[in-house]
Amino acid sequence: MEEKIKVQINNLAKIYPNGDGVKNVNLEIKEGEILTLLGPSGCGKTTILRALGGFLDVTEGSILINNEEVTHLPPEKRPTGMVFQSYNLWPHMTVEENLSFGMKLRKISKNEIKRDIEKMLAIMSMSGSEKKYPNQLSGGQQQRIAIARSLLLKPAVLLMDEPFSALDAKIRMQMREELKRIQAELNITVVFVTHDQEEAMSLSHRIVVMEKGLVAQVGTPTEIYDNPESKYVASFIGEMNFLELEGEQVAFRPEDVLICKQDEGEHIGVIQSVMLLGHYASITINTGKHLVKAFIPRNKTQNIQEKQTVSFTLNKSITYKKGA
Ligand SMILES: Nc1ncnc2c1ncn2[C@@H]1O[C@H](COP(=O)(O)OP(=O)(O)OP(=O)(O)O)[C@@H](O)[C@H]1O
Repeated sequence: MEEKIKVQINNLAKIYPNGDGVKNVNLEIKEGEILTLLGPSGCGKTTILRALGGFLDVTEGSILINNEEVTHLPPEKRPTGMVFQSYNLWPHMTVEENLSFGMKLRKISKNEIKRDIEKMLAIMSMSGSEKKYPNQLSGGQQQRIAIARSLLLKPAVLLMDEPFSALDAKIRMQMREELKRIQAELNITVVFVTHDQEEAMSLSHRIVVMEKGLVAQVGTPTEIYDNPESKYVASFIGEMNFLELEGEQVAFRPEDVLICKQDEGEHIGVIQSVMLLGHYASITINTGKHLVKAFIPRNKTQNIQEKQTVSFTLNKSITYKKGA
């Protein structure tokens, strides 16, 4: 089956009066995918999301949703829903009232509203919370209700701006799982913004890595982890070692360092520290010029000690020209 393109962003630019912003953004978002905009603070993630939602005037380019141009439509005329970091539920309204508000404005019948809310609360694992007020719910539960409120209006695309960053680590992980489940169940298209690479890796079908207002790379989590196209992407996603060798930069992951017998390896160094981290150990090797991090399976750590000279090879590495 051919994949349907849900959102098309063509040559988008948004330049603020001070010269900051984003430019040359070209993206196709497929129906039923979670696409994550990832990058450090200020790289332009929120700007793209807000452009999709209609919350700002773009400087250049166009946005199509379901093949229809929406570039100059206000938020309420777009088939998008937005979920923010702060849940933005109305504190004086019950869950049911919060959820039904937008549906009533759309003149949906009472029976349909009731039925849809019941169904949605079940999907969100929140059945029975209709009469509760937001302050009687945990942060994670409030965010579920905020997501439910957006989804009840059946947006073509759900836009999520760091929706889990106010939650504590454990709930955050749970919410990732939940979002993936709900997204698959309803086959919704999601554009998700985060600066947390682990979050992006764990929940996205594809990731857009941003760098200073530009798209640095687009790919599946595996593509981006295994084949980062630039040094920037390589150092931003996961842990990466860099060795400078003959004018080139050789990049490799800690799990791709293989400790060898005596001097059989390509590189030599002295073990500076050994840290046991459950099923593996994290080892720092000082080559004299660089500190190299290596992850070694626990069963291979018996003969490894601090201050010992070791040699190592690289299972896999990527070479970048200087300045790339
Ligand atoms: N209203 C504005 N006026 C002027 N400059 C702005 C405005 N909004 C954002 N910027 C600038 O545009 C750039 C991109 O900002 P944006 O908020 O999109 O980044 P971000 O990646 O979402 O960052 P964060 O993770 O901190 O939210 C930044 O340099 C920011 O300072």
